[in-house]
Amino acid sequence: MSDIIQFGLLGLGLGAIYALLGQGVLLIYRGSGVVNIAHGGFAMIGAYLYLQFSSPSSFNASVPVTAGLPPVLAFVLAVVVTALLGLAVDQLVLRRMRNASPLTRLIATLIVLLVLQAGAAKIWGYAPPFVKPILPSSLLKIGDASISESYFWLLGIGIVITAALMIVWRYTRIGWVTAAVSQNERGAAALGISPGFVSSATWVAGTALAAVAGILVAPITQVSPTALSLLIIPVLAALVLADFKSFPLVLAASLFMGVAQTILIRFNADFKNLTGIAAVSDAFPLIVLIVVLLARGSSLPLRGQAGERLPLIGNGRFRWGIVIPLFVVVMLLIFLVFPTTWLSALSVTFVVSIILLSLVVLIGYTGQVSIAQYAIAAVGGLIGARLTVDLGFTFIPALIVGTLAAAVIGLLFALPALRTRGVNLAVITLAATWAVNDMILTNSNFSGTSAGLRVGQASILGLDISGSTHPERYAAFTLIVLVIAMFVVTNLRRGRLGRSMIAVRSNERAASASGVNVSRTKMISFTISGALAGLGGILLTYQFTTASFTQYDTFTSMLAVAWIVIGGVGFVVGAIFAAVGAPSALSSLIALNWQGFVDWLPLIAGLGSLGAIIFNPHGIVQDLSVRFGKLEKRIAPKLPWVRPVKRFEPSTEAVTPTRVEPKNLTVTGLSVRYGGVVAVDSLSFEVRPGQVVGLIGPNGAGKTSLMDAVSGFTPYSGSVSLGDEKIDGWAPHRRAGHGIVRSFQGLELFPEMTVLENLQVPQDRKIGLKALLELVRPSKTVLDPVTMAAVQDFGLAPLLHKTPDDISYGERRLVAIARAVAAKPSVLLLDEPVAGLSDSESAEFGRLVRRLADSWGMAVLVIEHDMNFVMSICDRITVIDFGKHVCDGTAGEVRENPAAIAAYLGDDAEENDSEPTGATPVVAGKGAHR
Ligand SMILES: Nc1ncnc2c1ncn2[C@@H]1O[C@H](COP(=O)(O)OP(=O)(O)OP(=O)(O)O)[C@@H](O)[C@H]1O
Repeated sequence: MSDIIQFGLLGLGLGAIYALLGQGVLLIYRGSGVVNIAHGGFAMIGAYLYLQFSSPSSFNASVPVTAGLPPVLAFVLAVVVTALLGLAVDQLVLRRMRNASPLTRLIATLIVLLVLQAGAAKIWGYAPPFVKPILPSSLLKIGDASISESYFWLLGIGIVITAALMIVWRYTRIGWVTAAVSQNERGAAALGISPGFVSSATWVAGTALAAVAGILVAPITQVSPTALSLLIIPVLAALVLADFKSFPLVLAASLFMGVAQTILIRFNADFKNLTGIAAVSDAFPLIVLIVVLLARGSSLPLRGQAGERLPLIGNGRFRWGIVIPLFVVVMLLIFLVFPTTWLSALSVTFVVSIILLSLVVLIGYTGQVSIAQYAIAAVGGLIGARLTVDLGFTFIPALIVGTLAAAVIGLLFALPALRTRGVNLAVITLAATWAVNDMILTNSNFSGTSAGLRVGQASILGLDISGSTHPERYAAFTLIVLVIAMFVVTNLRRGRLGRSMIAVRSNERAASASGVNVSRTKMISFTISGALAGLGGILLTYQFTTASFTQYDTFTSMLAVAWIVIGGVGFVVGAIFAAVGAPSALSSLIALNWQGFVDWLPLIAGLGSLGAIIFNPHGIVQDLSVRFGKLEKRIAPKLPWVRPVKRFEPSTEAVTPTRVEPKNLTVTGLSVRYGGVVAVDSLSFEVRPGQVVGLIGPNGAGKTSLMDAVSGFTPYSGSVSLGDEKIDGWAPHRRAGHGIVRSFQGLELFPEMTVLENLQVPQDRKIGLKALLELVRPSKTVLDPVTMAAVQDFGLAPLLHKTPDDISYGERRLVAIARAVAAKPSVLLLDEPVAGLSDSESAEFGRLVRRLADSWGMAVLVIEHDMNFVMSICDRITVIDFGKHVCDGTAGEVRENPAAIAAYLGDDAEENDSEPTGATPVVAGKGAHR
């Protein structure tokens, strides 16, 4: 028992360290919106600087700065220099990336961490120096337990700093100003507050706090370039537990994390004896993150959360005309020219490219940021190796089983992604990588002694292809596998699976409304990506006769994400560019030829990566592909073996709109509540096939909430039926599949896809065997008759190969409706379809909506503030206010209704009477089943 008390007390000290770091991360997050993964790196720099300034000059004679200063002066100087470094990172890196996606900014901090580590290693080396305790550290006896006084000092300092931050936050101008910026940057800017200044101030204060933490904990944790960096994982778990909300909550959550983790450390050895799994305490942050984020998360983002832009993606064309000649040339070089060292580096480059292709699928295509792909690759490799060592599997069976096992592990990683996304998902996968590394990969029970596992020589049908004996054969084999993997990933991009993935990445709500099963799509993406990572992991494992699993540490996993983002995470070729920088890959050849350069390499690579991500957040390949595209246009026609790309051209023969399956929409006693707000209060109505019903009411009346409920985006009470079927509890994509489809106020087109691809998404929603076959044999583009009729009816043929950014606002509105129509809805829900259009455009739009009801037989429910539009096209109109039914009737009846006039129409009704606009009034009830 006394040892548990002792571990618990030690945990308070560890928790205080987490709190000191966590408060800095929270400050920076509030002031700049950036989750600073590099925070532990700043703590490390602070500790080194303190040692540099305070220790005798023997500490590091190569650094020409004052040494041997009094401790207090050294402390202040170290904190100030670290804070200036923080300011520089804000000014030179993050300020320039204001418009980049949060993911790209997160990765920028990752690269900053790598630069700080590389810089520290260059200046101070890797050997941890002796650090004299700063805080009093005599042993105190508490009951049977004895514990160093320094832990209580740390706790006290943690509490004092938290209290100070709270006071500044609540009672000073700088606190209010930061709070204002953190809640609404634009609003704060409009009030004359400079978000740039606030961001810099919080970076200075946050990194100063990191330095304080680093200096205080250095005697406990040791100092080395990598020592403090990974503390960010439990710190982020504490911040997530505290919901990034307040300084006292962060303190409480940090203390909880520290105590729980330290008590778990007490049981590490027992657990290892029992299960073989080591360092179970390192899984604690992961468990906290999973439990908290899954409990809090939602399967679809809320209104207003969607729509963040990620790095650009390529068009997925596999250029045979380039790949085949290049393949032949590289094969000739492999067998005839390259020396062994080159061949080995080449094999690693090809294999790492395959692992990085898994990130192209996951981050590039699907927008799911996973830092765990290297860990999955390693586990795949380890499974293959154990199959060989324990069960005598030869290379190819081990390759197949290991790849499948990694696919399953990939699928497991999809589970958190079903309920959380973005930076949160990145943090979960980071914690998972750390846990997998400490518990399994570096655990000799599984991965063998330091000598590694002996897997023997890789061979295919008796032909020895081992990298140890025949490096040229192994390089050729890995090249063939890489080309196949690239072919599959490009096909994926162009096929229906890829379109669903890109739809999910670009806007989960809109994807779901188009009938895409978001959860299933994510699971498929994680599975394919796991398989690719596992395939790469096994190829690395079997390159030589002995495999070691130490090279997959958490930093390499982070680095892999950084490389691919710099290479171009949306591009298949980006994976190859990125792989060149991996350890033992082609860049390592530099080490052989320029020894003097090697020490500088990590730092130069880190700074180069920072430059690359600042100046092109879409990756090096994006820029190259634009240039290459222009060159290709000029040269390709002159090359006899390059066939011109055939673009899809829609049929010019008139397609008559097929009438959709007629189904009534019946809403009964529907209510929507957000906490205490009743947005929709027991509404009932019906929309029949061929009928256009308008839903009007003042701002905040509950119209969009009603549409969210009917389309499955918001929980509600009451009931919704489609035809004879009750659809309550159905997810949006299932409702869409059964014929109830909506458009959005903000259009929510998929910007990375062409208009054609946008229209294909709803018709792709059935993903079966055909979708998998497309991975090896892409199918031709076809538009089903309904989509084709929409293209003709809406005049979209000239726009099909343009992206939404390249067409006018009015055209985008047409595409949004056409995309909804392409899902063949029996019931179409339109949310403010003519907002922002001119009178003549909305009149034209009105005629089109009317055609959808009259000629296509759809039941249309339309929300709109433009009364000319509503009055001219609707068969019936329902007026609501404060979520309650006010009245309903035909346009004429509603116009005259005093309750409608009082609630919403006001003078507009009279204006509408006296001043008809360009809209062509359609006889209400035409074609309606009333
Ligand atoms: N996610 C939410 N959480 C809390 N309250 C919400 C949420 N979404 C909407 N509300 C509130 O519910 C009420 C109805 O909002 P809703 O957006 O449905 O109205 P609306 O009629 O569509 O308005 P508008 O015409 O401006 O689009 C408003 O008071 C709004 O503030």
